[in-house]
Amino acid sequence: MLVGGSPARVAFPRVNCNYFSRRRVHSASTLPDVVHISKANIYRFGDPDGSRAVLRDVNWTMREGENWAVVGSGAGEKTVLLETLLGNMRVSPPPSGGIYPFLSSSPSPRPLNEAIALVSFAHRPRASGGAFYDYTARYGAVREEDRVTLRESMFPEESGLVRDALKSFVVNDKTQVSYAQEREARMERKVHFEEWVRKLGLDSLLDLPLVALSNGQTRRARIVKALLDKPEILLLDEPLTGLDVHTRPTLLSLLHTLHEARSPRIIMSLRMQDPIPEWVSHVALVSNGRVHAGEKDVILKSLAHHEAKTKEASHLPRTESSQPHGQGEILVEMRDVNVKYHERHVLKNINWTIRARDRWHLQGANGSGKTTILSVLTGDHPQSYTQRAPSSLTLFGKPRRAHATATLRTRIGVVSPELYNAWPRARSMSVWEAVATGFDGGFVPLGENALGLGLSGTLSAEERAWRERRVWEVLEALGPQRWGDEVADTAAEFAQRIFSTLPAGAQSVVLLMRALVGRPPIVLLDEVWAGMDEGMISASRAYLRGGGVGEGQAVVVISHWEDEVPWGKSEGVKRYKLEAGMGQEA
Ligand SMILES: Nc1ncnc2c1ncn2[C@@H]1O[C@H](COP(=O)(O)OP(=O)(O)OP(=O)(O)O)[C@@H](O)[C@H]1O
Repeated sequence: MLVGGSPARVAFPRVNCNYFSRRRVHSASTLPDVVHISKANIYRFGDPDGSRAVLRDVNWTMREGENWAVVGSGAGEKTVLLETLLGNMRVSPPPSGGIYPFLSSSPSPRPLNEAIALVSFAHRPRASGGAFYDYTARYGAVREEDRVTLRESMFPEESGLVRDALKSFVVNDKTQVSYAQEREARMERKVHFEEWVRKLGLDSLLDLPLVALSNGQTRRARIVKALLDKPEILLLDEPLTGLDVHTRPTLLSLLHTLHEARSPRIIMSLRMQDPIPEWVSHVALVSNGRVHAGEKDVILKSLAHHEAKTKEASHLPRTESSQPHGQGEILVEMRDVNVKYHERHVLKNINWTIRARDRWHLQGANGSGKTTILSVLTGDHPQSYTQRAPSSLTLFGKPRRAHATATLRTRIGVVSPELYNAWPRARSMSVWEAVATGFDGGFVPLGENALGLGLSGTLSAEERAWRERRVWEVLEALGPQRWGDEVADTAAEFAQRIFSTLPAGAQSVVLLMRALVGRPPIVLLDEVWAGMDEGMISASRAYLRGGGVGEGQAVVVISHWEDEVPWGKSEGVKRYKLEAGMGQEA
């Protein structure tokens, strides 16, 4: 589970380099602790139930020179610990020297919000309130407000606006000195910037608009941006999520190098299923409201029992209904499909046929075109309409332009980071309503009991009864009582919860329910497990394998981890691999 296992899970080598070599490196024993929390409970600020601790009896000391990872199965609990380190939670009793003893002994202490930075790789909702953020805008012409390039976003002070503001400066000796210092600091930033973007494979993307970057590219860019601000501690929440196999060791090696030079110190959180890099010496394991902190080997030993349980859950017996056999009808046929943005040729002559009953694992490095190919398949991409002979795109037996997008949404169930982030988080939308939008593929509850209106605008009594039954089925099969919690909502209680108030993992499960509820002919599962904890993942895997997708449905799973695909090769999973815009069955 934690180290080794699949071929992708490797131990990462130790590397030594001297970033920011001007910093003095003291002997660890003479330095104050980096983090110190002693016998404290952690509470949310403003929680109406102020007596309820989110984490209890936390005892955690991180000494200078130690390399820590925060590990846990629930995205929520790990994030609580990182939020505590950011100063966003109440620590009771507060540590006498502050959470960061090393900061208070610094000759020029910086405010906490400058000294500590967090980059979260977990999902990031972009929709505000009830509005739906249109993620498909990225595929069309880039809007004026989205034109900021990756380079400009890194150095906003060099944009025209800031330069003009500088003209009004009254120049005196003091400002000349600070201007020289500023220039030196800026040059130093540039040197590091160039090195980091090269190492993380971002150098060829610097002049692209930010919105054009893929998920993995965006995540790497956010780390570079955070490093440029030179925090004392950089907290990384799930940095391996969504990163391709080749980038993971490079990123981890860079983080190790920076941490060794304390510039900045790195504390990262990892999911249970992520490999723990070899150079991590200590682990804070967050589980069931407790933090078990100590040397890596000791903590990992205590996890052995837990690991056995996880393996058991993820190696569920095959069921007849999960094994596709025979060739189904053709649902999607791509012949020499191309997607281009000016001179950037993102998909090149793609040939791919998806049939009913198929189970596909779509693979490819960050930026290889996976999201783009899916947006062509769902008809969201404007270039899905413009394939001209010899190129063609046929969906459900007809050319793309013969389908209304609304019809395609009823026939393709989607889970993706884009959808998660764009999902409208209206205060009033219940879990039931969110799930039921899946029948018509919309984003707003419609019709009696929110069961939708169907394509004709009304539902027959029979259709309504089937829809109602299906909502209950997915709520029962994927709901909290299947997640292994001792005290969990029943399906009926969960149905009434307000979607926007659920923790991230539970929201992901609800969006999975939404994708499956209408039993669409095609199901697309892009980073489906993101944010879910182990109980949720095993419930979802069990459901998918045990009839949650029927024989006639086709499924495409997009993941950088082979073992995240719910089916194995022996169960007929095929691989379609994208490489530099070209695709082939692997
Ligand atoms: N509007 C655009 N203009 C130029 N290039 C674009 C545009 N939109 C996307 N791209 C480029 O298309 C490529 C494919 O992006 P896509 O999001 O499909 O990758 P991906 O395989 O899904 O990556 P990830 O694993 O990181 O999610 C990327 O290199 C991206 O920079």
